[in-house]
Amino acid sequence: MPKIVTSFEDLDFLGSEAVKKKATARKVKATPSPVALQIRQQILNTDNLPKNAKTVSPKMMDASHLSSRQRMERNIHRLGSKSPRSPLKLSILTPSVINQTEGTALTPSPTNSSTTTSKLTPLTVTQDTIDPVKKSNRNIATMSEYSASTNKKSDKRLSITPTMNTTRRVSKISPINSAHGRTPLNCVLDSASESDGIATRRNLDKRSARLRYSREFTSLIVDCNVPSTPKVSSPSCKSIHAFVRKRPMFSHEEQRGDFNVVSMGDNSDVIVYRTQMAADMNTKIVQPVVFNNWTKVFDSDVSSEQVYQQVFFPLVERVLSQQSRSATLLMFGQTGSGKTYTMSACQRLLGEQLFSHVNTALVQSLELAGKTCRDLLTDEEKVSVQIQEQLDGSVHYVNALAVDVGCAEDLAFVLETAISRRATQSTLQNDVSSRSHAIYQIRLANGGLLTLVDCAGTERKNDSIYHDKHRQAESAEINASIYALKECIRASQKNNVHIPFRSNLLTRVLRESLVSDSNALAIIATVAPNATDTEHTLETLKTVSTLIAGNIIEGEPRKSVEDKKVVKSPVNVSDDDEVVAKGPKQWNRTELMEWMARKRLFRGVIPANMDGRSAMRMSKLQLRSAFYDGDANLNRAEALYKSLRAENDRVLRLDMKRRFTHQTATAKQ
Ligand SMILES: Nc1ncnc2c1ncn2[C@@H]1O[C@H](COP(=O)(O)OP(=O)(O)OP(=O)(O)O)[C@@H](O)[C@H]1O
Repeated sequence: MPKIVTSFEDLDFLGSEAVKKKATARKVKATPSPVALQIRQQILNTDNLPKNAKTVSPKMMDASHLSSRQRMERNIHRLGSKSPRSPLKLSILTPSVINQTEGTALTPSPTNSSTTTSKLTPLTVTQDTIDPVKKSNRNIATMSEYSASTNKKSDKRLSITPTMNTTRRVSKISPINSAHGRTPLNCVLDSASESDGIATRRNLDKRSARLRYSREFTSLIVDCNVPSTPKVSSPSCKSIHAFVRKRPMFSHEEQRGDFNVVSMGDNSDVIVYRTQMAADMNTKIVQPVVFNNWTKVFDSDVSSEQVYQQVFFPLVERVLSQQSRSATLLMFGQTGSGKTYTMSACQRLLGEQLFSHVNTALVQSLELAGKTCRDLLTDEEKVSVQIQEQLDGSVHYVNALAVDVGCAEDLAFVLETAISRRATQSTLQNDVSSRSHAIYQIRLANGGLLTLVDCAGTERKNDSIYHDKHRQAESAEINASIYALKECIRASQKNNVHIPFRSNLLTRVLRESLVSDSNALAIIATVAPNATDTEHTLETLKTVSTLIAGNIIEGEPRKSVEDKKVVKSPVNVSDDDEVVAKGPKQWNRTELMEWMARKRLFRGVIPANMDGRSAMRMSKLQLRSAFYDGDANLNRAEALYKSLRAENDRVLRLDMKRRFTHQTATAKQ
């Protein structure tokens, strides 16, 4: 809360409170600071000041609502840009304005949650058709019961949207977690030095370097030799069908300079171009990494319908014709790579396929977050679902609702409701990232089981360093469950006697789908195309590759050569020295006058004995009396004082750079 000034006496807090305190401690008379005096002067000169006007320092207003990290970033900006602090301006704010300003800063942006309404047909399901499913003693709701309760609750949800939004679909746009709000430290410092006309070599992190040298990297990618890989058929992955889907590049990614590093090769290979800087922070390196043995790969222009047709359609057909007892579709990939996007489309298309063959199905949906399992088909948040493994290998969910659906629209409605209840969070990669695993199970009257798993987005350690403790623990849980899933799939593929299903909630729930001999499992690895996500993409593909015993072949790295030429070319140090290595301290009187006129700092004749060195030695007050006739305003003298030092620093940095280049060139020769 910014402090509000109501009288001139209160003005002391703006500048002289600290001085006063210090002075009292030392028992000397306190004098108001120049800033406070300046503001008092401005107020006295203000004609239109309303009687009870509240005044507040904009500096304090600006900083009051910022978090410590935001303040730090702001200071880094100031430091990096080397710009003088903007002079303190007086603003007159009424309390309502102050409240409004605070409100804007603190109010979270509204979420874009959409609410689905659907016209539902009451279902006519005969007892016989669902009997085999009902045998397992579940809480079964007919579709009309469910839709009635959900509609009532959705209406309620609509009317209390703000509460639901803040508790369930959290999409805070915090500058720390938002990819667009956060500015990498190295970038700031680097661009600052460039604005001074100096291209200094600094340690850039991988992502910043990729954005900065995107053009160089892209041309290297074009010239890269990709190793050819023969298609291998792996006998070990008997029933896993692995696919890769690449999402398109977003316009905001292109705008920030990101570029495509994922391409789909012949033989259903995926090529990821790993781009990095060499240790000298100058040479650019591109290395192609090829992943093979995929069932099929989908480029960014392939539609979700085509993906469904080639991935899940044949598996569902097998279950419908009872060739397989169960079919599982697992979406796996980094956060923001398109898992939920693909899953939603698959769910929609599944209904159409399913209900052209059957009349009824039982739907259950669970959310696994950490160590808790929640039913996504009910609104009751606190009821946790117990998982019970039956002797016959099936899994029973205590406290979970099963909804009996009879047409594609109903299935879509139930699944959409479940998706909308899933907990989401704003992460660095995705503004509405799913922080839980969502499981959708559809049991058919013929005993078949269809399972769709939308895994929580994986995050690498670097992405989560800005999360709070809770979010870091959440990310660790997600990674642990994915590891457990991987281990179980691997063990079941090898026909191991012991499969560690009990190690994690996710594997306990999926036990029935994974253990079944006639289960067909399809995994879609979703990847983002952009260079800044290269490590995520490699990690996703490696993880799935180990399950299908795919090969990972690293190609020859290709290095940039143009920068080496620059280093090898002879540098004429002495010539350049003459031109630029002359700072203010070496200027004679004429040079000082010319520079000041060019910078519009002073036009006129300066004292006869004045040169650059003597000007550099002068304080602001001395400069004021020497150049500006003791002008009451110190601003011009201050500007001259700072400009002289900035010029001196600039020349010093240029000089250092020249020496470094010269030394490197001499060493190479
Ligand atoms: N193939 C695609 N075509 C067009 N847009 C896509 C595609 N894949 C993903 N998107 C868009 O990318 C954004 C992120 O996708 P989505 O929410 O599905 O990611 P996710 O992998 O589920 O993330 P998380 O794991 O964090 O939930 C969405 O806005 C989605 O519309």
